[in-house]
Amino acid sequence: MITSVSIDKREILKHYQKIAVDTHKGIQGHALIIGGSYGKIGAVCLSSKAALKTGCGLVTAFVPKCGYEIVQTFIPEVMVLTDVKKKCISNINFDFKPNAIGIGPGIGQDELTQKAFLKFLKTNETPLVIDADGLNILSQNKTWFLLLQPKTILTPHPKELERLIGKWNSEEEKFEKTISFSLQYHVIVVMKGAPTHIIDGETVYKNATGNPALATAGSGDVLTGIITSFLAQGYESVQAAILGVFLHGLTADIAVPKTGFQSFIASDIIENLGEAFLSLE
Ligand SMILES: NC(=O)C1=CN([C@@H]2O[C@H](COP(=O)(O)OP(=O)(O)OC[C@H]3O[C@@H](n4cnc5c(N)ncnc54)[C@H](OP(=O)(O)O)[C@@H]3O)[C@@H](O)[C@H]2O)[C@@H](O)CC1
Ligand SMILES: Nc1ncnc2c1ncn2[C@@H]1O[C@H](COP(=O)(O)OP(=O)(O)O)[C@@H](O)[C@H]1O
Ligand SMILES: [Mg+2]
Repeated sequence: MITSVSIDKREILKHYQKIAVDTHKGIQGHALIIGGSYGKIGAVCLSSKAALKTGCGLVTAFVPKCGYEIVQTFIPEVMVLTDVKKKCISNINFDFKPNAIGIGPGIGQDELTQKAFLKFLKTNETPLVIDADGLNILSQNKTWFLLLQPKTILTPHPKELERLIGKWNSEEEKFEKTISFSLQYHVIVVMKGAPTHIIDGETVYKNATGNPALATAGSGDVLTGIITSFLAQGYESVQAAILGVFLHGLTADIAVPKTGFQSFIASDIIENLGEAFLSLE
């Protein structure tokens, strides 16, 4: 039986964790963001910065070599690891244990990257968010769905969702297909849109925040960083997704009276996270 839940402030406050006075960066979670390719390193910059700006203690970005100076310069607080290849990721290799991983923003679909992604999925046991080209690679290799750990979070926009589950003929059918997909592979699907819905098996959460200002490049990349950050901080997968989607939308609601719809860009989501958090206190 399908359960529908509205995500509003009251629902958020049921699970929202305040920061402990004696916390330190070592226990605030270490997020790893894997992505980027030549011309799309910005996606990782945005994800990584968003992860730090949502309370994660440490953030490492894994990018192709061409991304090294870009990420270091854009956000010096983020640590950077690089692939052996210059323009795309070919072998995902890191020597620490992150608390959560976000993979896909700007990663591209090069054959080498697809192979690296498969190798990663075969061994990964860390809580995971998959977005953007990570989803597109999965859609091209549907047998890999079976490699996903339970509670993996997928964050498709409508086109990425269609590539994952196939076309639908009505809104009702879109939900039926997404729920079946979530049940079959035990994954959480963040169906991005206006509004965004989060599907966790037969439970459908409908978000109440956000507006068309979010229809701007990199807005989803920021969301990936935020959700990965909450996963790294120890939130249950579905709670990380819900809190992430709610705060992401709230930043746009807070900012629009100052920016208007048109001048709002993905970096403004990150800029307004502080006010969004304060509104929960
Ligand atoms: N600065 C950077 O480095 C940035 C890097 N980025 C990276 O680029 C990579 C490609 O990602 P992408 O999403 O741009 O391409 P893609 O998957 O082909 O989807 C585009 C098509 O999908 C559709 N569509 C989308 N939204 C929809 C909606 N709400 N409602 C309905 N339809 C919707 C729409 O299709 P149409 O309607 O035109 O048929 C549109 O043409 C990815 O790795 C990403 O991380 C970007 O994040 C940008 C900033
Ligand atoms: N009209 C809208 N109203 C509310 N939210 C929107 C609207 N358009 C886009 N969004 C949100 O913006 C984000 C766009 O994500 P995505 O398409 O992946 O962007 P990108 O790949 O450029 O980072 C999603 O969270 C989506 O819900
Ligand atoms: Mg996207």
